[in-house]
Amino acid sequence: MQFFKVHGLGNDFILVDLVKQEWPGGENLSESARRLCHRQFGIGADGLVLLHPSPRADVFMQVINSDGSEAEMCGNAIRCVAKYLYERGGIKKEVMHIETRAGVMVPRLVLENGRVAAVRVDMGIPRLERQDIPMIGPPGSVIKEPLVLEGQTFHITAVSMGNPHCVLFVPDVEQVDLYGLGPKLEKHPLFPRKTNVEFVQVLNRSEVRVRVWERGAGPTLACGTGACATVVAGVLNNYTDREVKVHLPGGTLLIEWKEDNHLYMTGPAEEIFCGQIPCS
Ligand SMILES: N[C@@H](CCC[C@H](N)C(=O)O)C(=O)O
Repeated sequence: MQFFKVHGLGNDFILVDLVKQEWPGGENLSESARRLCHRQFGIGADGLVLLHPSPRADVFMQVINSDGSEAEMCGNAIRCVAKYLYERGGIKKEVMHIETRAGVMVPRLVLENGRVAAVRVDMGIPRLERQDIPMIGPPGSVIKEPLVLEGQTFHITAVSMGNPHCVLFVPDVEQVDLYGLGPKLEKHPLFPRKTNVEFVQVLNRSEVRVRVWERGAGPTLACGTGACATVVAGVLNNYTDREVKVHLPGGTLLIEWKEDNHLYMTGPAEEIFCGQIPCS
């Protein structure tokens, strides 16, 4: 089975095109994702991305985290998929439609001399109702809400970009105990489907620095849906404007929350190598 190793700002994926080839039987997808994404015993990646035929879009993108859980959406992966479809998948369109578990997203390629220099994705609209995150509690949105963890009070803003995000503003992201707090917030009982966690330092109204603990993958170098959720939370808390450069450990994404309520994410996508997975 052929695969491509791809990344968006260091958030890396194993991409398998199941429009062109069949997934071998036997092991279930969750087990395969855990095995293939393992950093020592596998190819190594934050997630497995499978492309399937779609009746309503150019392709259906399925995202499985490195722990085997399935995610509704992935911002960095969708840019990589758009680049792959244009360069290798035979879809020579500047604007594509990619179906995800969170709905159909619309990437637009930024082409320079026929090559994909960047991808700008219409990431759809954020959802803020607590039940849509999903998060336990009374109806309404969750903006700067106190959350007590091991005797310490944090203030969280919850945003769904199809997948759940818990955003916390901090004075200095470098001082955050990411490995201690990240997994505890990810699995906090308030979030029945767990959550991605973003620690955000506001540099000014148009620039923020973010460290991410991803649901099902742990610390990653970047998170596209997380960058979108960060800007929504920044606007709702009146810390940022609607157009923000989000600096992540792996690089920078430009996020725009437009008046039509849609979020647009612009960033790079890279192919690292391709290879064969033996089908045994
Ligand atoms: N890195 C991604 C998000 C991947 C899914 C996430 N771990 C989840 O379970 O929701 C991104 O770039 O958006």
